[in-house]
Amino acid sequence: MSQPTARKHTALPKARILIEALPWLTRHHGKTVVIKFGGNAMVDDELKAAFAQDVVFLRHAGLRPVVVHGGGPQISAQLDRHGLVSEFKAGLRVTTDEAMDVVRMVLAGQVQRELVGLLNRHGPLAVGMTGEDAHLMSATKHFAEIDGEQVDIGRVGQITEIDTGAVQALLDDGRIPVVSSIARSADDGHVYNVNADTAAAALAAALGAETLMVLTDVEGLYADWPNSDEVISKLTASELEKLLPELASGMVPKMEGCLYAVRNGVTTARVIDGRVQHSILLEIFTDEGIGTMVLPDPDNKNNKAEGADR
Ligand SMILES: Nc1ncnc2c1ncn2[C@@H]1O[C@H](COP(=O)(O)OP(=O)(O)O)[C@@H](O)[C@H]1O
Ligand SMILES: CC(=O)N[C@@H](CCC(=O)OP(=O)(O)O)C(=O)O
Repeated sequence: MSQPTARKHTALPKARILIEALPWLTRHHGKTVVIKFGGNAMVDDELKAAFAQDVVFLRHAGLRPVVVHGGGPQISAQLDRHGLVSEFKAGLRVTTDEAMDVVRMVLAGQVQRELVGLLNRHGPLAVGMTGEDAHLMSATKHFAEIDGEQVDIGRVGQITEIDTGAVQALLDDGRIPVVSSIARSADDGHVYNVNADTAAAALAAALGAETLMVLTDVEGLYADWPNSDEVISKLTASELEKLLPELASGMVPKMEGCLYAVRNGVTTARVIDGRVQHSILLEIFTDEGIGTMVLPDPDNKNNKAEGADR
C-alpha cells in the first residue's frame, strides 16, 4: 500500500523541474537563439552528444536554434600535423594561404560534419553550411590593430555583409543550421578565416535573435582573471565596454561579440561553461541561469536597435 506514496514523492522533483521551465518555455517560444560552440568547449564525446541533445531539445520546445561552431584547437592540431605553426596576433590566427586550406578543411570538413552528424542522430534536422553558402557571410581582409599599427595577419576576414535568407528558410522549414565561420570576399574572391565568436555575434544581430549564447571552457567572464575565479553574473553593455581594454586572449572577441550583439538588437548575450553537461538547458530553462549575461543599456542610449522584449 505504501507504493503509490513513494512513487509520488520521487516523481515530484522531476515535475518541479518541468514546471520551473514553463515560464521560460512560453517566453522563448518562436525566438531565435544563436549558439556558439567553442572549440575549447568540445572537450569529449559525451559533452558533444549532450550539446546536440540540448540543441534538439530547444528546437522541439519551439525555439529556432542556429549553431555557429569554432574549432581553434582542432585547427592548431591539424596545422601541426602539416608542420605549420600556429601564431595568434590580437587574439586572431595569423592565416597564410596554406593555413587557410587547413582552416577550411577542419571547420567545414571535420568539426561541422561531426556536429551535423550528432544533431541528426535525433532526426533529419541539421544542415551544415559555411559563410560562403548562399552569400551568408561576405568579408573583407582584416588587419589587426597592435599598438596603434595596422598589422597584416593574412587571410583573416571581417564580415561586411550578412544575407540571412538561406538560414531563415532553413529555420522556417524546422531545420537547425550549423554554420562554419568562413566567408568569401566579393572584392578579391578569396575565402577568409573569421573568428567564430565574431561570426556568431554578427549572425545573431542580422537574424534579430533573442539570445546569443557563447559556450566556452570557463564558467563565464571572470572579474579579475587570472587572479580570481569570481564570475560576473550580469552586466550592461556600458559596463562591459569599460571592461574590454582589460580583457585578455580568447575573451576579447567573445565579449566584443556580446557587446556588438546587444547593441544591435539582440536581447541578451550570455557566456556559459560548455564543460558543464546540458549547460544550454540550465541557462535557458531554469530560474538561476549560469555564466555571464550581458544586457543592453537600460535606457538603450547606445543601442542601435531596441533590445528589450523581443
Ligand atoms: N576575464 C576572463 N574571464 C574568463 N576567461 C578569460 C578572461 N580573460 C581571458 N580568458 C581566457 O579566455 C579563454 C576562452 O577563450 P578561447 O580559448 O578562445 O575559447 P573558445 O575556444 O571557447 O572560443 C579562457 O579559457 C581563458 O583562458
Ligand atoms: C581568425 C581566427 O582566429 N579564426 C579562428 C576560427 C575558429 C575559432 O574561432 O574557433 P574557437 O571559437 O574555438 O576559438 C581560428 O583560426 O582559430
